[in-house]
Amino acid sequence: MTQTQDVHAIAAAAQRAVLAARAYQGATAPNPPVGCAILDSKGAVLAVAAHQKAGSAHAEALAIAACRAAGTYDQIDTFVVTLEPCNHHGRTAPCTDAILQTPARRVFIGARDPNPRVAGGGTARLRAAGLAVYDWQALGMAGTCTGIGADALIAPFRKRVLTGRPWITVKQVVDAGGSMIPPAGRKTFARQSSLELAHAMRRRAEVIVTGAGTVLADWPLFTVRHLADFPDHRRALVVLDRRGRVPTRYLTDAQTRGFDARIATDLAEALHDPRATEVLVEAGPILTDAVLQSALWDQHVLIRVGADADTITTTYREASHVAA
Ligand SMILES: NC(=O)C1=CN([C@@H]2O[C@H](COP(=O)(O)OP(=O)(O)OC[C@H]3O[C@@H](n4cnc5c(N)ncnc54)[C@H](OP(=O)(O)O)[C@@H]3O)[C@@H](O)[C@H]2O)C=CC1
Ligand SMILES: Nc1c(N[C@@H]2O[C@H](COP(=O)(O)O)[C@@H](O)[C@H]2O)[nH]c(=O)[nH]c1=O
Repeated sequence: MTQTQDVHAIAAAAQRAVLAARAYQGATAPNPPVGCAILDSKGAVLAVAAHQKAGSAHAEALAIAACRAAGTYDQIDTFVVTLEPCNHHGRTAPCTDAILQTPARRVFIGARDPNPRVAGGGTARLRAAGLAVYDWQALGMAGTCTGIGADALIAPFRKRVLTGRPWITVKQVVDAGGSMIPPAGRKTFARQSSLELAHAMRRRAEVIVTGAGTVLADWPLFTVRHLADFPDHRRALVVLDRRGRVPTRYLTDAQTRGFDARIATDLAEALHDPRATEVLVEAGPILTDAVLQSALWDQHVLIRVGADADTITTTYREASHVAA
């Protein structure tokens, strides 16, 4: 294999690892989503796996198990992991130990683990044992081939670990004229692909924050309907309603849909749920503008519904939160 072929094989594996992890964004909280691909010495993919739920097997362990099951364990050469492998005994054994038991020669890592219990320790342990450990960013591969980089994948986890606060995403759908108000008699106007994106954002969030105006206009369900939902996922719904206009029945209805629903009057308190990793603001123009004008948000996803296609623009309030 030439060096170019090798880099392409790693890049393709990195993309598959990121995509595998993305499928479980939100489901793994309070753990980060993590994906892992294992290659043989010719660059062929032997296994791809993702961490699915806190307390269950990590991505590396699942991928190694898949190689064992397929009879390819002895061919393991390269690990491509979205996050630095853990080096501590948490609810599962250290992934560094599992990797070191395999015949692997090298490990490619998408993002350093911000968890103070790991933070460089996993890489150091692998290197001390003689493995070559590389950073995707250093190879210039992060943005080029993964669509969403490994750093963006763990941005919510990083923020919660480093600040104790959740990652706050504001979703805003506008029509061609910039209005957020749907046509009379309708709650949404985005096309199917954008609704799937919007519902993927709902699925990830442990807390949805909305305003009294939206509740009174739409009586929104806030359920995940355009794609499969995660089981056993914490779901809270917080309505900002200073004037007490929202009927109690809205909260009891939401509770029957599985939400821990409540009214809040303070915006910062509603957004900074210490138990959450990801919070989604899904509100009308008044509250959306108020949040975007504050310093409380991290990511703004603007879905502009055009005549032929929807345009999606993602902005980060602080670019340093997510490396390119
Ligand atoms: N296109 C889209 O993405 C979306 C569109 N919508 C649409 O938006 C419309 C409703 O819009 P709107 O009335 O603006 O609804 P909002 O959901 O923005 O609710 C606004 C209300 O939130 C309350 N509120 C509480 N705290 C605050 C605060 N700190 N800052 C600002 N507001 C606060 C205010 O009521 P009070 O003073 O009583 O506290 C305010 O009137 C509906 O037609 C709905 O379909 C809704 C969601 C998404
Ligand atoms: N208009 C608009 C959205 N608006 C949001 O969707 C809510 C309705 O949700 P539900 O009751 O679960 O169907 C509505 O009250 C508002 O919060 N969402 C979108 O994905 N696309 C759209 O075009």
